[in-house]
Amino acid sequence: MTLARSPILNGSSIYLQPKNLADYLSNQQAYCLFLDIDGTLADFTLNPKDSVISNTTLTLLQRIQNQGVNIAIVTGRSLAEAKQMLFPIQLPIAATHGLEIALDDAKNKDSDSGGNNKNNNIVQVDTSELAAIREAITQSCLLYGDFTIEDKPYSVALHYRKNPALADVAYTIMSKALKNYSDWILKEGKYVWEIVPKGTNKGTAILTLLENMQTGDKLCPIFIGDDITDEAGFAAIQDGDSVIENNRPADEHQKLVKGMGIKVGSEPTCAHYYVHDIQEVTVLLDNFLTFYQERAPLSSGLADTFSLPLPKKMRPTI
Ligand SMILES: O=P(O)(O)OC[C@H]1O[C@H](O[C@H]2O[C@H](CO)[C@@H](O)[C@H](O)[C@H]2O)[C@H](O)[C@@H](O)[C@@H]1O
Repeated sequence: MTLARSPILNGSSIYLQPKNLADYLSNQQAYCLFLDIDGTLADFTLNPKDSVISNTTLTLLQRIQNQGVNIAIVTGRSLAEAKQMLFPIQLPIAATHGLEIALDDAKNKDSDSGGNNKNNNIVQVDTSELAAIREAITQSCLLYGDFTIEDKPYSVALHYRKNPALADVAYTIMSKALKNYSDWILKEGKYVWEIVPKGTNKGTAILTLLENMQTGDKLCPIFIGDDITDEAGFAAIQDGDSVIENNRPADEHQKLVKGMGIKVGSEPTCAHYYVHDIQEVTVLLDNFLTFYQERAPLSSGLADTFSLPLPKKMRPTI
């Protein structure tokens, strides 16, 4: 039997049967979860304002957190929107692609005295430049009815999901709006182009959050995401890429990688693993919860390296 592989991927991602996630985890290792929102925890909608994270998923996140597992959100959404979508759960959040970071209050030594999460803006944002960029985009969109402009406190996004044929027009409008502003870059997402300040991405965001989570045992990060912007996150936690080889015999190797990247969807990715859709993410999270519920508490000091074993049982292609 062989591990399932998608023929349309870059040849190295392994399909992870979501109900078998526990086979890839070690009882001797402490894990932490980094989760993207749109396309991972929330299904896509035409208007970003209509997106929700289901109660089932929110409950799962809460139950995983109750097991003592560190979970953080890494999203392109603004901090305010991410908090609203996660309510009533409170988690550390890296928002606007890593630009806004709200650390876990309990662990944040610099937390303000009001008991609120300390919010860090990682880079300086020139709000007058942002206003000018927004205005240029708004003017260029006047001729078109199918665009949605999403204003965020520190970025602006142009969505063309309502009419995918406008992809090139959207790119042209955004490139033009960006032309005179060297401190800003264009980020591509699913049916969206977004102008954001230079200087952060999901990879840097995850490493910042991870550093804040670390206490005793080394944590092995698992990052689940679906979009182009998530690739920087996968790369950041998968330093040991070259160690991973095709179809090794079970139990023969312990892959010494820093973490586990799981892509949602079958587009090209640098993530080592993938699942098909957000329904499978729910199953993954459920399986992760069961793994934590069933295993004995970690003895301190056992996990002094990051280690992700290959699954004990090889799974057939589905
Ligand atoms: O990093 P994420 O949490 O995945 O956020 C990325 C972007 O997600 C949102 O846009 C996407 O979802 C919308 C709602 O389903 C959809 O209409 C759009 O086509 C998608 O690109 C959000 O609106 C953006 O601000 C985020 O950057």
